Amino acid sequence: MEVRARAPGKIILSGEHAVVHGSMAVAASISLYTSVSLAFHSHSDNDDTLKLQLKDMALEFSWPVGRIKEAVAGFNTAISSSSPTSCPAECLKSIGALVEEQNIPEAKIGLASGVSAFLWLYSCIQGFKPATVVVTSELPLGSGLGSSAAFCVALSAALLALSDSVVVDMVHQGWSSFGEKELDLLNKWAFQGEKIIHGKPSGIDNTVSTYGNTIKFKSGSLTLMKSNLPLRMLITNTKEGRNTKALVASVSERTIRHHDALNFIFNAVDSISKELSGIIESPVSGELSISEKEENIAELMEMNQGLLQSMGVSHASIETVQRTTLKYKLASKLTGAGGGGCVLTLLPTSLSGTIVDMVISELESCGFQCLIAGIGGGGVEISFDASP
Ligand SMILES: Nc1ncnc2c1ncn2[C@@H]1O[C@H](COP(=O)(O)OP(=O)(O)OP(=O)(O)O)[C@@H](O)[C@H]1O
Ligand SMILES: C[C@@](O)(CCO)CC(=O)[O-]
Ligand SMILES: [Mg+2]
Repeated sequence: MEVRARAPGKIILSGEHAVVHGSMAVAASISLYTSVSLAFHSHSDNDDTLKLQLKDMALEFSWPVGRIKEAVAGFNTAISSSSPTSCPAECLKSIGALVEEQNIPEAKIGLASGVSAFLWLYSCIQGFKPATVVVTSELPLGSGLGSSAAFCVALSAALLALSDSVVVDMVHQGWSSFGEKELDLLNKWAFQGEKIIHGKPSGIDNTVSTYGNTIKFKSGSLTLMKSNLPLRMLITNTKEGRNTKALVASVSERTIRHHDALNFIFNAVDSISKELSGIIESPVSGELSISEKEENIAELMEMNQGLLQSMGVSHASIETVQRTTLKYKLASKLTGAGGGGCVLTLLPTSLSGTIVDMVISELESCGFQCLIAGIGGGGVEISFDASP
């Protein structure tokens, strides 16, 4: 029996970073997925290792399960798969040593935190059973589209689907979703994985990857939104590498240095997110036409980008995208942690295909990569394959 889970990436329409400090943020899932498959080894395989294959990177890691037990058992034997628990600092150290042994190539060393999250989630939810876990992703890693959260959500889903804590319909053919209780449990486990990768996540990325749709998120709690305005966004990947953990920490350090100023900024972002969500949810037959709503959203995105710049998380490449799109009177803002990564540009409904093509070709001539993805689709799903 093999289980496969897939979880979507996300865009943040407003409120990244400020959400870590208690402001509201608005996010939506995108139709790009990370998939995780899990198959236990049978006795006849005579293989007592846990294998992790990262297919897109052509990397495979492998540990005898006894070694994982030695490193982790002292910390997690009292943990049940139904009680999501943080990885203690001491345990993270011993997991770190197991990851280091795998000699991840220096250019891909950012993967180490993802592999550590894998070992924690696997050993807490499945214990020390020999298995092969295969990961593939359509999301660029470390680019603001929530690759870390999609990885943790898909992994938690696959692990829980074959655990005692979750009852799922294994006979169903094709993709199926989880019940409310199961979604809540896997979202909490994914958050524990995100903590290993991000340091201090707000929880918005794993939540939108779990539940899909367009969501409002504030102080750890989620509201699913009824979107009455289908938004079209161009996503531009500047390909400038960055790391969410370091950027979140840098905003926290700036907040310590300039407490009052940053708190005003966070409050302004909170107001932007409230206004933005109000526009998205407002009835189609309301006072404003679609183009007026889009103009308001463009202005809110522009203001949010200015505030993100004040938090110190913009980047020259992001500002190049902003300047380029402004030539076509289009508003852009960074999405996710910033410092490079991806930028969103609102494409109003009335914008012609010819202009969209011109913007894309100008952005691509700067060396950036553009994509248009579906926004606000479903969240995590699983499927079973009973064949040997
Ligand atoms: N498919 C994957 N396989 C293994 N590790 C992954 C995978 N996807 C993400 N990760 C882990 O997550 C890290 C990237 O996470 P990071 O939070 O920095 O960026 P992001 O999630 O893509 O962007 P953001 O958090 O801004 O939305 C990678 O370096 C790796 O450790
Ligand atoms: C930068 C941040 O706000 C969003 C990253 O996608 C971090 C978080 O909320 O965990
Ligand atoms: Mg992330």
